[in-house]
Amino acid sequence: MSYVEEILEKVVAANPNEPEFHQAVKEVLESLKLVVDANEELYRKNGILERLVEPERIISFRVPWVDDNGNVQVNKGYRVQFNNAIGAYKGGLRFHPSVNQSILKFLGFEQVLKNSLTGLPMGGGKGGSNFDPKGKSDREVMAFCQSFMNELYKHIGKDTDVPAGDIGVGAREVGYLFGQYKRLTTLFEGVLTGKGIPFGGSLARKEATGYGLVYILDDMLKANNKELAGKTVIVTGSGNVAIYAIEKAQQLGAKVVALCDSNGYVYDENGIQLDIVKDIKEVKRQRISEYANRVSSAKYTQGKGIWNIKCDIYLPCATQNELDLDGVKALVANGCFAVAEGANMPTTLEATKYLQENGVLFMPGKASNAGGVSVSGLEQSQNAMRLSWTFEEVDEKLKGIMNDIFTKVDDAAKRYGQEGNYVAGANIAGFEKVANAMISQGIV
Ligand SMILES: NC(=O)C1=CN([C@@H]2O[C@H](COP(=O)(O)OP(=O)(O)OC[C@H]3O[C@@H](n4cnc5c(N)ncnc54)[C@H](O)[C@@H]3O)[C@@H](O)[C@H]2O)C=CC1
Ligand SMILES: O=C(O)CCC(=O)C(=O)O
Repeated sequence: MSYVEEILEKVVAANPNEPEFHQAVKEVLESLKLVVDANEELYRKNGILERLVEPERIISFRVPWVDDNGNVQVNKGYRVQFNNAIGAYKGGLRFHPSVNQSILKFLGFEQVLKNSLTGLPMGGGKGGSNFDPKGKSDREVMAFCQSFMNELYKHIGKDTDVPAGDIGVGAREVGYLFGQYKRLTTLFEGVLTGKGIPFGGSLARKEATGYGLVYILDDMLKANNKELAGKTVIVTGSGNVAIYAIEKAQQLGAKVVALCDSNGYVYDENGIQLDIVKDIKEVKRQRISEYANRVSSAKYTQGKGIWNIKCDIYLPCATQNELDLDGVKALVANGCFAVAEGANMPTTLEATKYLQENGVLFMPGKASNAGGVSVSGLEQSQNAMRLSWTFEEVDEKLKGIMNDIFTKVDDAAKRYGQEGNYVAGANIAGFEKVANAMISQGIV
């Protein structure tokens, strides 16, 4: 049995009931096979794969809070500190009812390799809670965030672990978390990223994941003699990543015709009006069905099936495993030629394989959504220097980082005879740096 097969078996046996974690590890390890085989003795001697798939630490805790009716509510809270070989743990917090250890381990594992690709000194971690901010008052969200931080503050710090946002955690939540951290520790430091601009947040962090996705999409298209301008695009989700992916795609001349939330999807043949989406989602926190009430050319459909709309480019920006085999079959049948993941692991393993086998250009999330954590890294730099760069400066650096990621991913795939396989390229390039750092630091 090969080293990779051996570890895959062990991961499944040692981590029962963690299907998302198994999936993420399988995707990575299978595409690392060529690299691992070529360096097997060194990696085995250093236990690299065994250590890569085991989080350094998982903190799990109770989060009690009081709702607006005076009732005590209790949620589960977690922080998975996965790997700090190349820098302090870094990665978002997710507040969503589906959150469990499997999901946070898959996200933390992906984050290690993603952060490596950015070229910035960041290790990987992830955290969150099964708390659902949807439908909660601002006071309830604040009470929850303060209680969450009452435990989390013991484990984080600007040089140890720096959380940020993810699903259900945006500027409002990061603000409440930061306020409580400061109150508990008396430290005003860059312990969280995605902060509000008046208290150490970076300009362009809000836009970074979506913009970065479109920058690397553009690189991938150009490298394959295609262009974004004039193309029809579907973006899934309607949260932070989706909104700013739509904004940049529209700026670069694409027509975005559909987006969704977990209840259903909206199709607007005239092109999505982003100012209306922003008002619905960022200001009023309503469902996306509201868009069809406000725009007469739009049609809302309850449930799944957004992939049945004809498009050239599909950008899944909602959540894990949202795009399955049925979805990609519909996309391919309708002539879609590129998919770039804004979300983390939105495409199932079978669906990814189908896209690649059918010649669809495919950029995996750990490369294509790395813009968010990259600007988080830049926020840390600005906080450390106690200064703020302009929007244009940060955006320019973001673009440079995404261009570099594309080059690294493309080169790594070519080095191992996998030209055009950006899944392999991203996994190899991300892994090599982390593995080398782990070897240099000894068995820790
Ligand atoms: N915010 C960030 O900077 C980054 C986020 N990501 C990933 O991007 C994805 C989206 O995150 P955000 O936009 O930040 O979250 P968000 O909370 O702002 O938005 C999430 C969106 O996805 C939709 N959604 C959730 N579950 C869904 C489902 N089952 N079907 C359809 N739609 C669904 C929600 O309705 C919402 O519109 C996640 O996978 C996250 O891990 C990745 C890198 C950075
Ligand atoms: O900005 C960050 O630190 C984390 C972003 C994130 O959670 C992700 O890349 O999935």
